[in-house]
Amino acid sequence: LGFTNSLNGEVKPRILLMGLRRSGKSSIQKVVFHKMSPNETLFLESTNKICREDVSNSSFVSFQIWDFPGQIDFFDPSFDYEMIFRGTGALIFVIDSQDDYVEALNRLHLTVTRAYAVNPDINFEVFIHKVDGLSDDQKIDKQRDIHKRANDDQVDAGLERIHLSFYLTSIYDHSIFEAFSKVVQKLIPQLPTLENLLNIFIS
Ligand SMILES: Nc1nc2c(ncn2[C@@H]2O[C@H](COP(=O)(O)OP(=O)(O)OP(=O)(O)O)[C@@H](O)[C@H]2O)c(=O)[nH]1
Repeated sequence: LGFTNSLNGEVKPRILLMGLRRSGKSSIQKVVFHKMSPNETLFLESTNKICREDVSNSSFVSFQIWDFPGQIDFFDPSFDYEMIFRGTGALIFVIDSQDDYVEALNRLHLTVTRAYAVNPDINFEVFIHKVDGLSDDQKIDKQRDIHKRANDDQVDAGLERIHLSFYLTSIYDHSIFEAFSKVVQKLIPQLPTLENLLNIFIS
């Protein structure tokens, strides 16, 4: 159910970062978890293999991030995507909003369809990324357009029951932290309990 047991018996939700080449996956990981400054990401090399990383900020916020190389080939027999999706809690798909996103949307659709068939419990999170430089109106238009096209693709395939969540993100402001934090919060099993306790505490 998105949780993997590591050797010491700890349970860590797994988050996948996927999207086309140069969409910004490694930058997101570096800025959010390694305090890299946004300008430094200009010099990041392209990722050629899956990079796994454990994140543990506190005893109960801990998870694993897998950064994928731009294009993964679902038909490559050496790539066991079933095993990967089976142990995944959230799949973040990054779309470069400053680029033509037709191909990204095709890729999103293929990825979601494959992943859902293996594990319908995955949270599908779409980051409409690099929205710095867009006006508020342009952001809204972009989100509306991407949302509509993505949903049309799902409906055409008879898969409208798959829920996708959308976020407007940029590494140049707090939006990427906010979006990531929402993704992580959905995966923390203790959160409802913690909320209940806090509610009791303040009432
Ligand atoms: N303007 C802008 N540029 C960004 C943002 N995020 C990433 N970039 C730039 O996008 C380029 C590609 O970023 P990467 O993080 O290497 O992209 P990637 O998806 O990991 O690429 P691959 O490893 O090739 O799959 C870099 O030059 C980043 O500086 C953003 O929010 N805004």
